[in-house]
Amino acid sequence: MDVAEPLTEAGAAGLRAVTHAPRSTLVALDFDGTLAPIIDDPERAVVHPDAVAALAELGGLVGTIAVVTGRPARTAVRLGGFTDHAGLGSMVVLGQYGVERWDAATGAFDVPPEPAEVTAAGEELPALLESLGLGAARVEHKGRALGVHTRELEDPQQAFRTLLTPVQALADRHGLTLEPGRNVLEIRAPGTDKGDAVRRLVAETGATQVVFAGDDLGDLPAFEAVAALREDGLPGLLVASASHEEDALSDRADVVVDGPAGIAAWLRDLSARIRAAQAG
Ligand SMILES: O=P(O)(O)OC[C@H]1O[C@H](O[C@H]2O[C@H](CO)[C@@H](O)[C@H](O)[C@H]2O)[C@H](O)[C@@H](O)[C@@H]1O
Repeated sequence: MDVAEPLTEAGAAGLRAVTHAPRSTLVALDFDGTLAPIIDDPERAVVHPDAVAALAELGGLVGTIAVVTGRPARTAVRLGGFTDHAGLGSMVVLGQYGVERWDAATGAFDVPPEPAEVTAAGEELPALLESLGLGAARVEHKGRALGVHTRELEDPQQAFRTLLTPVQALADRHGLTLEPGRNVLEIRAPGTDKGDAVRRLVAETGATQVVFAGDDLGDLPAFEAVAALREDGLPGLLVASASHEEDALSDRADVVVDGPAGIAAWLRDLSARIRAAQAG
């Protein structure tokens, strides 16, 4: 597979900074659609096998590998298979848009309790779905959030459109945020997004350059955060995992690759470039 060169000068500068100083680089990635191929059943969406190996190789070269996801941290770690990889010994997983955390170094999870508003919205959700003739929609209970999935319904796009206004109203009634994604409407507790999560990681790790890879609308705040950091002088590189379902990130990305397989190839290429720079 050919590996894409950065399309922008800012991206090329970001890549040069990464290869020049890998040990002070933060590489942060989204989970679903970026590391894990999109499938019907969210419970079975495991990371692309090439991507785990590529992450582990890169983890031995850069300062920090982080996954920043809408998934609960425990789910991402389980589906990701991130334990037991030598190169991922200092990996961080930030779940639920940055509220939850897992550190590979300690194996510890930090998971705040489920907000009462999410519990209350979850109790109303089945009756709402039934009233719309969409009782068959899959509901993912994530603790701080509820995902209403339409992918497995007969007409996923139509069901998504039907749900949008009533689910937004449900979220509003409970002071929650609606986060639309790929055939999913997520009702979640407000207060943080992936942009906040990336900025926190940069500050915490002292990264002198940052890479972020994503595929969906929930990744836009992280793209915006990296763009803002670049304006402040911190080099960055934005990678879009493109799909026929969502292309909101492609126009803003420095590198566009074809789904999780493309991400895996790009991560391997990044490791090769770092090794080449180290060799002289
Ligand atoms: O932030 P992410 O890691 O991208 O998580 C976003 C949502 O991803 C999951 O849903 C998506 O992937 C499923 C499995 O491939 C797919 O069936 C679904 O249609 C996609 O929207 C996850 O289930 C959600 O909880 C995440 O918020």
